[in-house]
Amino acid sequence: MALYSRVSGSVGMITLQNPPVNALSAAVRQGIVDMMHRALSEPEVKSVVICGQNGKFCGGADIREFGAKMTGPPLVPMVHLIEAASKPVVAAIEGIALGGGLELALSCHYRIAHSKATLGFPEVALGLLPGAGGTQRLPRLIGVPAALDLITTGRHVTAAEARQLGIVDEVTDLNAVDAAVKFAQSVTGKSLDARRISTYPCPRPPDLDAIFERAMQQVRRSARGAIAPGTCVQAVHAAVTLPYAKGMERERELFSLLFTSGQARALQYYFFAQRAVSRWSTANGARWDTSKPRPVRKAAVIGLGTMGRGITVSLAQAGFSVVAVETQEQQLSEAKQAVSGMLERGAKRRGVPLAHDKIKYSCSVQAVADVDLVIEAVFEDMALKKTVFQQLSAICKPGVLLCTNTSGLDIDELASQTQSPELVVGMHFFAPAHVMQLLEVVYGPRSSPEVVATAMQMGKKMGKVSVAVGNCRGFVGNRMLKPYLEQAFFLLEEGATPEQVDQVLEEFGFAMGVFKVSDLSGLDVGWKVRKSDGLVSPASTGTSARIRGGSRYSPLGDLLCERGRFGQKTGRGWYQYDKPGGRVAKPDPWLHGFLEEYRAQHGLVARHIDHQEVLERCLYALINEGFQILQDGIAAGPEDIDVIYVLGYGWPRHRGGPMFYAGQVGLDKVVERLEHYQQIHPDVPGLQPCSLLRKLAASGNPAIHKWREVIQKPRSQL
Ligand SMILES: CCCCCCC/C=C/C(=O)SCCNC(=O)CCNC(=O)[C@H](O)C(C)(C)COP(=O)(O)OP(=O)(O)OC[C@H]1O[C@@H](n2cnc3c(N)ncnc32)[C@H](O)[C@@H]1OP(=O)(O)O
Repeated sequence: MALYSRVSGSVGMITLQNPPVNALSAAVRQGIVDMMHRALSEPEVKSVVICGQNGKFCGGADIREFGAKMTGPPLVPMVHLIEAASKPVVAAIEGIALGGGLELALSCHYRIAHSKATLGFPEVALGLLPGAGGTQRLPRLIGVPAALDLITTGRHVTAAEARQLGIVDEVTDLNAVDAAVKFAQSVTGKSLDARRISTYPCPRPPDLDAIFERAMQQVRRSARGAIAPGTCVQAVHAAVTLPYAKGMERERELFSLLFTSGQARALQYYFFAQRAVSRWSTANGARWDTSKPRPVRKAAVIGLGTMGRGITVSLAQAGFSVVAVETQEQQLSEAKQAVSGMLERGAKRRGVPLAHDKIKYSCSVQAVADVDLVIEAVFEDMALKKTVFQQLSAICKPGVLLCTNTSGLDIDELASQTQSPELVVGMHFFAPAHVMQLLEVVYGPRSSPEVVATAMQMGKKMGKVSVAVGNCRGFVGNRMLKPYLEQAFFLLEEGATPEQVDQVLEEFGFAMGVFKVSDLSGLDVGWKVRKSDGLVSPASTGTSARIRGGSRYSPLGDLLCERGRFGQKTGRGWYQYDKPGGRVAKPDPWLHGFLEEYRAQHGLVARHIDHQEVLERCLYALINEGFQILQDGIAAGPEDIDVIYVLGYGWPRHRGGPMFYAGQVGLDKVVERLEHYQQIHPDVPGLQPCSLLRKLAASGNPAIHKWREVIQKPRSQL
């Protein structure tokens, strides 16, 4: 709702009240309309100030209302009512003015912002455009190029930048509401003719066509199939080419197109999913709201390879004191240099103070004796990690949290090397660790709730989105990757090329196809794991070459590694590169010949494989594993899996995540297609729909937020 008060006798004050961000719910919109009428009708009131309760102007339309039937006054007539007012209306912007909140501010005649406020049109990230006149007013106010930038990227600007761009009239370090009241008094009685943005002509730069052409190219390059950015460009184009009223009609048409698209629903689902994962629970009943994190001031990182360096940077940038340990002198000095460079680049890019002094380097594990938490990031080898955990358990002070950055090894096995297994937890960072936003916090059967809470909180402090997952081979992300990769290999055996598979996945919206990712991360990584699992066999022909444990197995990756083709680092992998370390993947005729030879050797006849089969086999196998993970209680809900896939594995955000996507396709359809492929490939167990997926499909494809009711509730064992 909105509160009305009178300040200094002549200023009508409308205060938005809808915690936590004063979103424009039906009640708030109704309140604004009613209070505007009141302010305009009271003769003593000469001017109006609109502000938000609790230091937040407004976070925009209430996203929770998007899925429901529209009630209350619509936003567009509301902003027109404000702009048309005969008394000056001043927006007092504290905290945030985002989306519909900024549109509300743009309908006011003046805008006063606090210096710490941020402003922006983030609708594009929700699959929408600023549909309450934002696409028509902003270019009129700040010009086409700047408006295109803000609307198509959704980036937030500081009050200072907003002032520079001309979005706000004044910035204050003092109380913005008081400043707005004073300002409102000072403009009482002044003509408002020049203050109504909708009446401004839209500036028309001479190179208009080139500007829009460039903007379209830019969004096509980065959108990966998302339709909102391009639609935003079209809406701004309407502002320059049409009179205001017609531009508003065009804005409404384009908004409706986006609003009813599956992409907007997926992005809005994802918005809440990313917030929902912080309300974690574990399979044995520990929960975010009953588990208290322990204080951590000083942390240590053991092992300063690529991951350890990134983790060190993340910790230092988050303000933790860090002891960075690498036992090899040479490696230590290289790491020191690399970390310094990363910190300097980070400080330059983000304008934050340098964090060099937060880090102490050492080549002795003894240096971690007084820290509160250790993150082990040594080579991915169980024997080595066990030794490190034994050492840490002996050296560290009592009560220290011991965390491992393993990407898939058994947390419980590591915990059993220590005197306090309840203090052990996985913190699985993604490379590059100082950049990637995702952190899988992996609890073992013995990890204490406080330890999970501490790791989750540490992740948050490092600016990560932390997702709590259970302990199993590969956890959530890498476990689901296995059947996906497996299908991609099988498709090559059956006649596809890496380029074909990658193209289908990239058209779907993945940042990179599976084979390009494999070349980037190094084929040898998986090879080492398969070798230690006893899967890599010397037999190169005969049926046994393609069977392991009674199931189909493709040795293609192993064969490439045997030939030294490790991907980008060696200049050859599934693709060829101009040099070792090269980044531009080119189809490799050698690889095509190799695949032909391989098929001939194994009696496989290449067939035409269409787009649909590539997509369904790769994605549905991955999705099926996701349902198995839910069934096993490794992830608490589908949101956890979706956030992991979007943030860690390049799944297109506008498709919500694999579990959301499955729901959109229809769970019955996913089951039907998996069964179809299983009949053709009975030796691939991953194509057998798991029982939870079948159960949900049979119960009529319920909405994703209802899945948890079907998934068995964990019983508290605490
Ligand atoms: C013809 C029809 C015309 C209709 C035109 C409509 C045009 C307008 C469209 C819009 O305005 S769309 C919304 C635009 N606004 C946003 O996208 C802002 C989204 N929110 C954020 O970016 C952040 O939440 C924040 C505001 C920067 C605050 O961040 P912070 O990290 O401090 O807190 P969070 O954990 O993110 O959020 C706290 C809490 O608030 C909920 N929430 C935030 N924004 C909204 C919102 N706009 N509507 C509803 N709820 C919102 C958020 O979900 C959190 O709650 P929980 O999920 O944790 O319960």
